[in-house]
Amino acid sequence: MINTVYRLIAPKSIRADFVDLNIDEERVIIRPTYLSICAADERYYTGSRGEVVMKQKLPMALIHEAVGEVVYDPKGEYKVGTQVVMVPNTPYEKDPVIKENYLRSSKFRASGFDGFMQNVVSMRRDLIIPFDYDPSVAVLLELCSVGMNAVENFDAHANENRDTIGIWGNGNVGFVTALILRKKFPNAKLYVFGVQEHKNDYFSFADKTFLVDDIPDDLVIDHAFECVGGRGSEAAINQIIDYIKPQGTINLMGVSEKPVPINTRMVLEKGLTLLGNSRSNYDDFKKCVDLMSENDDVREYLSTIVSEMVYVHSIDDMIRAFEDDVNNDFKTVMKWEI
Ligand SMILES: NC(=O)C1=CN([C@@H]2O[C@H](COP(=O)(O)OP(=O)(O)OC[C@H]3O[C@@H](n4cnc5c(N)ncnc54)[C@H](OP(=O)(O)O)[C@@H]3O)[C@@H](O)[C@H]2O)C=CC1
Ligand SMILES: O=C(CO)[C@H](O)[C@H](O)COP(=O)(O)O
Ligand SMILES: [Zn+2]
Repeated sequence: MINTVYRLIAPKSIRADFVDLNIDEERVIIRPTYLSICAADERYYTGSRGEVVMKQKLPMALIHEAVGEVVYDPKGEYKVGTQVVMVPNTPYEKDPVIKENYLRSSKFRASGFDGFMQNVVSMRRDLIIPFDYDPSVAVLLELCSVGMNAVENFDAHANENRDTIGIWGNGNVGFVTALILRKKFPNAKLYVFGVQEHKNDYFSFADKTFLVDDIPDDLVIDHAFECVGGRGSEAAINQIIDYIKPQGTINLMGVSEKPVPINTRMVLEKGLTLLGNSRSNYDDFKKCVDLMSENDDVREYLSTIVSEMVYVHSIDDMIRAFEDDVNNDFKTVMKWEI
């Protein structure tokens, strides 16, 4: 069977490629229904990864956040039409200690190989999870899963002072991370720090929000999550170092193209722990599938961060989604009707 894969071939340029579809007993064929754009996709789309990386990775189909419907299961385990979320991290070995999303042998969709911008996707059976709620919200499961990966890492490493947790970055990653913290640590005070007031207003479940240039001098936090990335990382991490209590953890989530200069003198003096967090595995997805299933309010809150839904019938529609996304406060979702 021939499949159509929509690949980025150069910044802002997408081409339809016709390729053979991989079909065997261990794979299930999924038709994507909703796809959402991540900052990582936007960096490839705009070419901000730089020429060397672009040359290494392109042509490549973007998008690692997607849900879809089963169109063919050679084993008959899944009925046609079953709604599933697709896990983009693709492991090739098991390690007794290291999580799949950190194994150097794992491949990640829309970073190491084709993402979900395809007519149908041939998915390994062990990388799909069924769900039964609104797919236009379920499309945020990957975003939720990276928050889950980070919050569980925090839980495993942070000291027992957990009264006050600061979240720097009032965008998508900050939102889902704060929401998961709310559910897992209902008694902790959650403080969100951002640059624009109107984005802080979305965090109605947090205890307080602050603008980064108006933080009270006497404020202290036990632990912090950095959900900023890019050029804002430096200011955010150094501000966290100023406000965090000794021996707290700084949970890093933002991706930066350039090395970030940080105040290591105070990291040493305060005995801080910096924890790196990237991507997620099957278990993180499963926990989020269940979290959304069991908590109507989680789905309700997540629905508020879909800034725009673009109906996609052509490559021009895809381009419009990526162009609009740059100016959207939160997520841009594509309803995949091509
Ligand atoms: N670790 C992982 O697995 C993942 C990492 N990421 C990365 O996380 C980062 C954030 O992604 P996402 O949330 O989608 O991006 P957003 O742009 O939605 O969020 C970043 C937010 O940080 C705000 N901000 C900017 N400077 C500061 C500052 N100094 N202090 C506090 N807040 C600040 C921005 O405000 P404003 O909009 O007003 O500029 C924005 O609201 C990106 O680098 C992304 O690639 C994404 C997914 C997974
Ligand atoms: O968004 C992410 C996970 O959801 C990661 O930030 C993304 O995987 C980084 O990929 P790349 O190295 O290709 O920028
Ligand atoms: Zn992402």
